[in-house]
Amino acid sequence: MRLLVTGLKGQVVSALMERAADDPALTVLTLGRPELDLAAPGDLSVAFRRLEPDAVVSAAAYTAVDAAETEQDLAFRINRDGAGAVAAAAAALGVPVVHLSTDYVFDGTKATPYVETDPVGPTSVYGRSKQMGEEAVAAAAPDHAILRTAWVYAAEGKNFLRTMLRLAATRPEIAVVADQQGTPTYAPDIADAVVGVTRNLLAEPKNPALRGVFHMSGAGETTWAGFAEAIFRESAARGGPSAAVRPITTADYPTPARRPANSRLDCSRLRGMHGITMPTWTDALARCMDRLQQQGTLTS
Ligand SMILES: NC(=O)C1=CN([C@@H]2O[C@H](COP(=O)(O)OP(=O)(O)OC[C@H]3O[C@@H](n4cnc5c(N)ncnc54)[C@H](OP(=O)(O)O)[C@@H]3O)[C@@H](O)[C@H]2O)C=CC1
Ligand SMILES: Cc1cn([C@H]2C[C@H](O)[C@@H](COP(=O)(O)OP(=O)(O)O[C@H]3O[C@@H](C)C(=O)[C@@H](O)[C@H]3O)O2)c(=O)[nH]c1=O
Ligand SMILES: [Mg+2]
Repeated sequence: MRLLVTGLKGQVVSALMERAADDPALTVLTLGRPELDLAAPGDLSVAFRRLEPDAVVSAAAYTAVDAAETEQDLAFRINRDGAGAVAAAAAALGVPVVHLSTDYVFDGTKATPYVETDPVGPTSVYGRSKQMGEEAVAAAAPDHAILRTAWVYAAEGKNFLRTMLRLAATRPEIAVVADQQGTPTYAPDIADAVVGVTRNLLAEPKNPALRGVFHMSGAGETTWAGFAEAIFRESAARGGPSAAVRPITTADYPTPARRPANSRLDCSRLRGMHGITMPTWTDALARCMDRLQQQGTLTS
């Protein structure tokens, strides 16, 4: 299977490239800046056709949640218009598109995990731009799966886990919000799920049950403070940096963007339709920390 993936260095595109290196049946072709700039995409079908993909994975996005509040125009161009252009090019080639979206499309006021049919109501520019991206993808390409994931991290890249380990190197205590609930998702697990979903789409080109929106986050749930505590527990167990976590409220940690208090995603539809069960976030965290230790990059 030949997958055309947007982006070059992102967490998900990197995990897909690594997955392809281990899997002779999978080839990942990446397309990113400067050849593909989602801020000014134009018609992408010529560039896409040259790579002869079986499917397109739309993994590139503007992901700087706070910066988006002041770079609204850029966030919308990339996450709405860019995503729509990628989906339109996939449709022009007659191949399915698997598009990544986010828990931040919800307002977080629901008391239980979100299902796909719950109304969206983003509270941030990033969330709104991603919600409009979902709409643009669905309008441009009937043959699509939109996978909403959450709290993505990996051993490399810009993410909360790496931020915590960096801060712990110089601080004995870190204040972290304890009133935002959700589930961390490990990029290599996203790569596995994306490959599984894409194979299913190609195997059953006409099956509507495999298409539409799916929630795809790690199993279980925690808070950002709970995630930080687990990171430091796993790090300390491997001789890495750790710090005490002081639980605080969202009001104690003012940020430009408002984040949902409840980011939990119910992933039953992905399991029921695609037969894919995401690993628990605690298991995934242990695998990520093992990797950091093996790389020798977990130094205190
Ligand atoms: N990170 C997270 O916590 C979450 C992410 N998601 C979604 O999952 C998807 C993957 O996220 P993730 O891998 O973490 O993203 P990253 O933030 O790690 O990487 C962003 C990727 O987008 C690319 N990109 C950004 N701007 C442009 C542009 N103008 N033109 C072309 N490419 C561009 C980057 O390019 P380059 O390689 O050149 O740097 C990079 O490859 C995104 O759709 C995101 O919205 C959903 C929930 C949580
Ligand atoms: C660094 C830090 C953050 N926080 C809080 C701020 C915020 O509420 C929460 C997470 O902060 P971050 O800025 O790392 O995460 P954030 O940028 O909000 O992460 C989001 O990224 C986008 C792309 C998504 O799609 C979401 O699913 C989600 O992963 O932790 C603290 O309380 N203390 C700290 O020291
Ligand atoms: Mg291969």
